[in-house]
Amino acid sequence: MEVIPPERFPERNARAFVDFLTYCQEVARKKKRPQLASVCLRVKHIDPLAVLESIYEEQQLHFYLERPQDEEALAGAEAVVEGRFSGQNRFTEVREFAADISENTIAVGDLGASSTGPKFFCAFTFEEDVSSEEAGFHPATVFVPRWQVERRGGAFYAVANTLIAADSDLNALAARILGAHGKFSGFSYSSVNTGEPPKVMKTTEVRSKPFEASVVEALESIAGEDYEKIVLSRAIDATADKSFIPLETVNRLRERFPSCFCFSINNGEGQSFIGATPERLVGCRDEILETEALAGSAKRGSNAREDAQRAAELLSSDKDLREHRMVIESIRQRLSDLGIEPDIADFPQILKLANVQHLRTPIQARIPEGLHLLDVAKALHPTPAVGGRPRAKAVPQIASLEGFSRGLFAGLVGWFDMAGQGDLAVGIRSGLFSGNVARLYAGAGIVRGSDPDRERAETDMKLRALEEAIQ
Ligand SMILES: C=C(O[C@H]1C=CC=C(C(=O)O)[C@@H]1O)C(=O)O
Repeated sequence: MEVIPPERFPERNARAFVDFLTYCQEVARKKKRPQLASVCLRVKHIDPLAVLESIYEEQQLHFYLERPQDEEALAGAEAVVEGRFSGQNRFTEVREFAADISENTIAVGDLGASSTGPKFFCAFTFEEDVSSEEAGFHPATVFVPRWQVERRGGAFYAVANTLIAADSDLNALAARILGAHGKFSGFSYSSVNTGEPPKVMKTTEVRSKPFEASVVEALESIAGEDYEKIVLSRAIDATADKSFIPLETVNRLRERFPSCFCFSINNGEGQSFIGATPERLVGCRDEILETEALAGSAKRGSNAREDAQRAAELLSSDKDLREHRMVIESIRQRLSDLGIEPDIADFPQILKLANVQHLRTPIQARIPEGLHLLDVAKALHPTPAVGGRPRAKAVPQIASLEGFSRGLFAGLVGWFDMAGQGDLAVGIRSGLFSGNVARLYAGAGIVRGSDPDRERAETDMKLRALEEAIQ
């Protein structure tokens, strides 16, 4: 990406934008291909989720991700460039697609702070090959939005992206960029009342056999040493009396789960995948890579003593610690295969969410030169926190034990910028919304010593948070 220094375009008026676009057009002519022109301007306080809600159109791709406790949020919609990929090379193909766009991007504006400017939004389904009819999404989706708003701590930005070809009408495009920035710098949120919230009329479990029977079958395979761990999930279809409003559900989730990555991605055909996940597969900032092992769960207590007691039991539960260590070992091995020796905390911590507490071990490393966030994602996905161990033995058994396609559940949702910084969250505690049907998912890790009833109770507890947020 070429960044134009602000002193070359000190003004923010139509004339300056036309000059910038004229430069982009000259480059487009020279290189004989369109250039992505990106204008990033600092704006006043803005809430990316509320902006998205205000201008939401179900026939447009959109993306939103926020971890409220970090005071970082971003949203964008309408693809300027987009790619869809499938198969085992999907991560590499997304990386190559993005590298090609980055080489043909010219950005201007308030780009001083780390990670401001145009971004790629992306989502990867759990399975590398799944039909988009079944999953709602392709195995890999990546796009750069036409507009993007962003919060980074106390600063807020609006980014307008447009493609400039040799014959583009620059005056019209400059007016459009100016208009978009004018709109975001004094944004007026829609005040349309969405009326009574939808009411869930029925819920149906989506599976071919009872969850407990699948757990028993998995325990037999574990006893027979076919594999050590497998994560099995449930899906339930909640049908309402009218269409769900997924972005309102996301808002409820972000209020309740401020330490989670809250997200929404719309496929441009009226289906949205949303959720609030505590798990980050990989984040990259300033050459530091962050990942984590998250596995092992317990209920929250109803008072401080009971809560602490449950945390203490979780920290000394042989079954949960084994389940957790398998995730650490797998991540360590896969990072080491990439030439990365990570710093892994000696002991798991307790991560407390509103409805559940988990064992969590933070993992950090310096990212070697030339290695992209997507290379790390390709190596790590799926970790045994959502797949199994050994991966090659356990993961192929998941589909038949669960009886449905996971789609984006336990897949990845996130963003990366043109310098390779970004975040990919694991799409758990989530649901796929299509009109008045919401398919909600929750899973649990099965190892030797797992009890089918307790695993069901764990998935019930995880599902309840979503069921409460949808209506
Ligand atoms: C697969 C899920 O959770 C994973 C992440 C944290 C704890 C887990 C567990 O204790 O089983 C799971 O491995 C889910 O919530 O759907």
